[in-house]
Amino acid sequence: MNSPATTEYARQLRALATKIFVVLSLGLGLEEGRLEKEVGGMEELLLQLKINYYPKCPQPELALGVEAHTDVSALTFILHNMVPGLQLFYDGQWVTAKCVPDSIIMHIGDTIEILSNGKYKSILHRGLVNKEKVRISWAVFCEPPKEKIILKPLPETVSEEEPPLFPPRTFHQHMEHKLFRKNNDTLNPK
Ligand SMILES: O=C(O)CCC(=O)C(=O)O
Ligand SMILES: [Fe+2]
Repeated sequence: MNSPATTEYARQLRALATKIFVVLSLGLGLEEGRLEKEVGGMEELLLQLKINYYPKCPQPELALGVEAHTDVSALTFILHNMVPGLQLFYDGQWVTAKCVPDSIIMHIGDTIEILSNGKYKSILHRGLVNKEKVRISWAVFCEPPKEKIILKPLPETVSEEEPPLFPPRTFHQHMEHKLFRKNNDTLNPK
């Protein structure tokens, strides 16, 4: 879909993602353009929209909405219809995200977790159905090019005390690895 509204939304999200990459780079003690460069540059960043529709359900505890997962993306932006349902696994328990008017939710995805050697966490989350109301969420996944870059911890995030936590992989390999729940050996064939 390429209506003027979606094109404008994509433009605004790209601008926001650019700023977030700056902040996250500085947070790692890197130059401000570094993470943007390491995810392959803004021109190559693919924005994928997924619409989640959660029908209302009298017994939410018996239903599966979106099962617990982490996003493979670099960043994910989420808008929703102000019905609670997004939960994050934080401090050993599921916490329901507050619905804050005029705000956008942003997740850090696996891509940034790998590049930062786990200093930024790709949070485990899930989507629950609601007892009384239909819930809709619009998730935009900002993804690096599938084959063009190798995802691995940046040298500056690695030290003797903090060895690399993730073997190198392309984004495509990372998606396959998650999809088929392969072990790390398949990412690093000897
Ligand atoms: O519905 C939500 O708020 C989250 C959905 C989600 O995590 C996803 O689509 O990856
Ligand atoms: Fe997600």
